[in-house]
Amino acid sequence: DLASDRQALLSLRSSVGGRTRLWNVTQSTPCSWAGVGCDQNRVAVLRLPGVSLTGQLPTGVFSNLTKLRTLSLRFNALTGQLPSDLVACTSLHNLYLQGNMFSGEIPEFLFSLRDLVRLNLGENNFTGGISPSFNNFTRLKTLFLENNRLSGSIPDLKLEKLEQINVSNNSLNGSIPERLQSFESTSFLGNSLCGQPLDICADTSGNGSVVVPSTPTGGIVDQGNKNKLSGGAVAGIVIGSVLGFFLVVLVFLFLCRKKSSQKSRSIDIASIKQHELEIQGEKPIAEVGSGLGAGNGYSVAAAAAAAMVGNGKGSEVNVAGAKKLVFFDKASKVFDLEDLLRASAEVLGKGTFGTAYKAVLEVGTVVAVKRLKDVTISEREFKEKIEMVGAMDQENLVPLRAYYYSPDEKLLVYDYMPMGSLSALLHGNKGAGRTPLNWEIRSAIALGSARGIQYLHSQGPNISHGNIKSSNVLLTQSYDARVSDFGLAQLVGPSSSPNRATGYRAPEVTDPRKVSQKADVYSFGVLLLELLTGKAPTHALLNEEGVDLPRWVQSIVREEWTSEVFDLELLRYQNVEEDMVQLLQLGIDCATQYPDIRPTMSEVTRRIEELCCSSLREDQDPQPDLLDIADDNSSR
Ligand SMILES: Nc1ncnc2c1ncn2[C@@H]1O[C@H](COP(=O)(O)OP(=O)(O)OP(=O)(O)O)[C@@H](O)[C@H]1O
Repeated sequence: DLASDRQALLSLRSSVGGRTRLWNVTQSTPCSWAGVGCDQNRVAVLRLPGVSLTGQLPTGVFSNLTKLRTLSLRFNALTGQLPSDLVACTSLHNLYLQGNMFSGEIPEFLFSLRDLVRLNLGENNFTGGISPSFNNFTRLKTLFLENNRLSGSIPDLKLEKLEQINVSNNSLNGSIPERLQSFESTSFLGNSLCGQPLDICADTSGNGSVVVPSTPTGGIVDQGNKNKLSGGAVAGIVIGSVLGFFLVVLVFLFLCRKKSSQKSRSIDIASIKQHELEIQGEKPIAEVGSGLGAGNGYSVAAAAAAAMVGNGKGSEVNVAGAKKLVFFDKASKVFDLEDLLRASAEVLGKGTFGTAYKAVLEVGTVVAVKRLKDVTISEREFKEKIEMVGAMDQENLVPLRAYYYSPDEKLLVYDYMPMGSLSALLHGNKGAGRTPLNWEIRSAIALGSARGIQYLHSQGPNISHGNIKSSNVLLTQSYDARVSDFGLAQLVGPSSSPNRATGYRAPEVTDPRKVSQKADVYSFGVLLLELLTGKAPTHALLNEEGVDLPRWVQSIVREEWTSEVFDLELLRYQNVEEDMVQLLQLGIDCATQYPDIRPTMSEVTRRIEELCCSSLREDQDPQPDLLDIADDNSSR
């Protein structure tokens, strides 16, 4: 019953410690303790992420918490093996233990928790193999085992509901089971694995290495049988396979040529121009967010060709023939201009500097392409400046992979960020089905973007971003923040002054092209306030009151109603209110009127790092479990 649940929580606290403010036990019912959630008068949820729990989880605690559905102890410093009485938690749906120092093999008793839907054991020190018993988890949707020391091969997992898997950065070997081949390569990197979606499996035991194309049944050539084949048979097979392979390639190339020449002939330039005109009147793309669906598809070639034809010069063939895509990093040169021009594309939105497209290349690579407008500087100057942008290399910046320059067309190729912009995430899709943005995600985004800007500033005292705003903070699949659009203001001429950043622009910036690092700090401060309040700096309510976001926040804080300013979605995390208030104060400090008293970006980063959470440690990428909450909600 609840009394024994309470007792169990208290003994958990006394054995693994944690912050002293963990639970004010004068409240007799544990249901109101931070991180504890009840259902039908039993503890059903226990979430203690990043509260410095240390030592081994004791046995005898979980045998009492029999109604637990969600257990999240991620990003603590827990060690040793998992307690065996966890088996008593037969209702467990979500188990998040990532970012600790658990060790030993993944215990066999875990596999009796057959209701598990989300399991995250990533970033620990687990050893041993991945047991075939994972197949017991028939309801499993998420399986994260990355950054451990797991070895051996991946068993043939028949988890029909599986939506996410990550076993990257372990010591696994062998081929990737067929059923898992549809997942992205990032799920498997950092091991000695082969087969789709990674490189095909190679057999290196013969004379020299022979590459064996992966067959529909998958897997590596059976070592045992192969040794019994005679030299002649092996030679025959090799020659046969090589000839066959070339034949297939020839037929494929022939078909591709035919198809692409048909495709480029069928471009309907008029409809593209029409489409471009239509999107000109569109609302800020930030609000559209990921809602850009199918149906907008047309090719980048078409767009480029439209520009060329419109100018009465050249043709698509000319574009491809005369110039090349210039890559900054040779290793990332996995496609060329022709591939890009053939890609199917959809409009992501129009910004200050041009239109952004999502382009899906025929090989499946997805990139974001920006067509710059109003570039008035010379080619030499453009190249000099763009080389500087391309050389910026930091994990919190959206990497610029390549560019294309011709008198009529300037294209920039970036990594595509699948989760869209922070702006879309905060302000788009407010209805049902929206994923709540919890504190962990928001604070990680704050830190990530601060680090990106700090890196830019570290490149020189005169280097600044100039256009910090939530639509220029993009998110990776795992909601890591990446700052985009840096260095572009210098590329375009005076004709297109980025005037759209209303609400983010520091008061001293009267000419929008005259930016400074302190002005970036101001914009970043506004972004922090936006992140915490959930209000866009251009919010109608604020405009009605005739104030900007920093002044609105300040007025509320002065009245000591601080908790009123926070986004409602954040208020369910009451145990972190202190941290939230501190981040709010940092936002206010950054967005102060006088540039001289604003902190520097490195100070800002340091303050966010100090502020909270072991989950934000320098050496650990946060892995927010968004689904943690989504799943709870859906099961109520
Ligand atoms: N690399 C990318 N990956 C995914 N989406 C992107 C990428 N770059 C841009 N976008 C999307 O395209 C939209 C338009 O981007 P763009 O940068 O052209 O304009 P903006 O950010 O709205 O304004 P500004 O040009 O002033 O920065 C953005 O809202 C963003 O969501």
